[in-house]
Formats: sequence, structure tokens, C-alpha cells
Amino acid sequence: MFRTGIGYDVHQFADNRPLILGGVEIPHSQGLAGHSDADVLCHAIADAILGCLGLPDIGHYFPPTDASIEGICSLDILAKCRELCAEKGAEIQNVDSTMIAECPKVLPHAAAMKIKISDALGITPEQIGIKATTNETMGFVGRKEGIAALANALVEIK
Ligand SMILES: Nc1ccn([C@@H]2O[C@H](COP(=O)(O)O)[C@@H](O)[C@H]2O)c(=O)n1
Ligand SMILES: C[C@@]1(CO)OP(=O)(O)OP(=O)(O)OC[C@H]1O
Repeated sequence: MFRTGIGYDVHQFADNRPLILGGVEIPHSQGLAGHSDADVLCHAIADAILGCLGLPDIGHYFPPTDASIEGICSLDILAKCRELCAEKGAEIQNVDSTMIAECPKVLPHAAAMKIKISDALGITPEQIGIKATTNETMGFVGRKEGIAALANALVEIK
């Protein structure tokens, strides 16, 4: 049986934070705010995988109220998704994603992100799609207030 899932996340830009996307630190004047490392791309991917499995979302497993996970690396969240897939007998077929960011340019870092994400999920970089677009100056993304990410995933449950 094949199952798909979707994920969406958004984080606000903040001063004095590193910008972590897909497990990679991207040089930029601001980072993203969050209880975790605020890796908006990994969060969208995690929710897409959890959706495939029919499980609750990221906040169920990693509550924003849990002080013990403050600053958690979101690749660890993907590793948890990998464990949950194994428990359910699910094999990830592919993950696709789009980041929506007015700045900075992120596509030059896509290959590095694919390596980090695929390592965490136990799949190959070729099974991961990473794309990016600006919001053509419109809305909160267009005003450079934050970054959004969309993802979908396909798993096979044998
Ligand atoms: N944050 C971003 C946004 C876009 N890109 C790359 O630029 C291309 C053109 O973006 P438009 O929104 O102007 O169509 C896009 O296809 C991406 O390759 C990027 O790297 N980082
Ligand atoms: C992983 C968590 C943990 O607080 O990260 P946050 O940085 O709060 O990010 P968000 O995408 O708002 O919600 C997911 C949370 O569960």
C-alpha cells in the first residue's frame, strides 16, 4: 500500500540566530525564531512523513512546551520519523519540498541539504527534492518577515 502526506511550516526571521535549513547553516544576516533550531524545511518534511503514517504531527512528539528539547536539531526530528516509519513497516519512497523565501538564495545549498536530510531519514539524496521560490515581494514572505516550506512524501507500507 502506498500513502502520501503533506507538510507545511513557517518561521519568523529573528536577529542573533543562525539560519538552519535542511540541516545546513546558511550564511545570512538573520536566522529563524523557534523553540527548536527552527529548521522550517525539516519541520515540513517531518509533518509530511507523519501524515503518510496517519500519526499526529510534529508538535505531538516534540511539544514546544518541553524545555528539554530547546534548541533541538531538527535532523533529530527526522531521525524520529525514520524510527516511526520502521515501526509501521513503512519505506520512504521520496520526499519533495519547496521553500518560499524572499532571501537568501537557498538553492546553492540544496545538495548539502539533501545529504543531511537523506542521512537522517535513511534514504538516498536522489529520493529528495528541494526547490525554492520567492513570493515576488508579496505578503509576509515578500516583506522578508520569515520563510515558509511545503513538503510531501510517499511511503510504501508492506
Ligand atoms: N530563496 C530563494 C528563492 C529562489 N531561489 C531560486 O531562484 C529561482 C527564481 O526564483 P523566483 O521566485 O524569482 O521565481 C528559483 O527557481 C530558485 O532556483 C533560491 O535559490 N532561493
Ligand atoms: C519541533 C518544535 C518544538 O518546539 O519546533 P519549533 O521551533 O517550536 O517549531 P514549529 O514548527 O513552530 O513547531 C514544531 C515544534 O514541535
